[in-house]
This record gives sequence, C-alpha cells and structure tokens, in this order.
Amino acid sequence: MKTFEELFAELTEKARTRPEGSGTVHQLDAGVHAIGKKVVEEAAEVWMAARYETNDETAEEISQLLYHLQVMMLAKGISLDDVYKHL
Ligand SMILES: N=c1c2ncn([C@@H]3O[C@H](COP(=O)(O)OP(=O)(O)OP(=O)(O)O)[C@@H](O)[C@H]3O)c2ncn1[C@@H]1O[C@H](COP(=O)(O)O)[C@@H](O)[C@H]1O
Repeated sequence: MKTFEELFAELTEKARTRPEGSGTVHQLDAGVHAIGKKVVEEAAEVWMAARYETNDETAEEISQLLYHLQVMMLAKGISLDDVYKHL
C-alpha cells in the first residue's frame, strides 16, 4: 500500500531513470494527448463502477484515475504543491 505522495515520488523517479518496461515511461513518451485520453477513460470507469459495481471495485478505478492524473502532472511538469495550492 502507498500514499498519493509516495506514488508521485516513485513516478518522478521512473521518469528520471526511465527503467526498461515501465508503463509510466511508455505513457510519458506517448504524450499529453494520449495521457489525456487515459484520464478521461479512467474517469468514465469510476463513474460506471460507482453506478453499477461495488465500493471496492470503485476504489480500484479511483486509484487508476489518480495514477493517470499523476502521469499527466509529470508530463506537464506540475508539482504536488502546484495542485495543493488550489485545494
Ligand atoms: N498505480 C499504477 C497504475 N494504475 C493504473 N495503471 C495503468 O493503467 C491501466 C489501467 O488499467 P485498465 O484496467 O483500464 O486497463 P486497460 O485499459 O486494459 O489498460 P491499457 O491496455 O490501457 O494498459 C493499467 O493497465 C496500467 O497500465 C497503473 N500503472 C502503474 N501503477 C503504479 O505505478 C508505479 C510505476 O509503474 P511502472 O511505471 O509500470 O513501473 C507502480 O508502483 C505501479 O503499481
């Protein structure tokens, strides 16, 4: 189990070191347009899970949405503080 901040630190390191086989590196290379499509896809999956599936399944979809939002943050050079200052 990891926190939002721990995942962001892990993904930041993946982006820096670009390890072989990293899905995050693959997504970053695909670019902002492709990452945006994943964000929208995962948001829709959250919506459908919340409507028709269990809370556990919905929580899993939410975790995937949070992951893709973090990939978008990395692609754009947006930090956690850049986001938190708006909360
Ligand atoms: N938390 C996640 C995470 N959540 C979602 N995803 C990706 O998002 C996809 C969402 O899954 P779906 O069920 O929607 O599957 P899908 O649409 O068939 O997936 P694709 O065909 O689009 O890959 C997954 O296949 C993963 O590619 C994630 N990929 C990685 N992480 C974590 O990120 C870290 C770095 O991962 P790597 O860069 O792959 O090493 C690790 O700690 C991972 O656990």
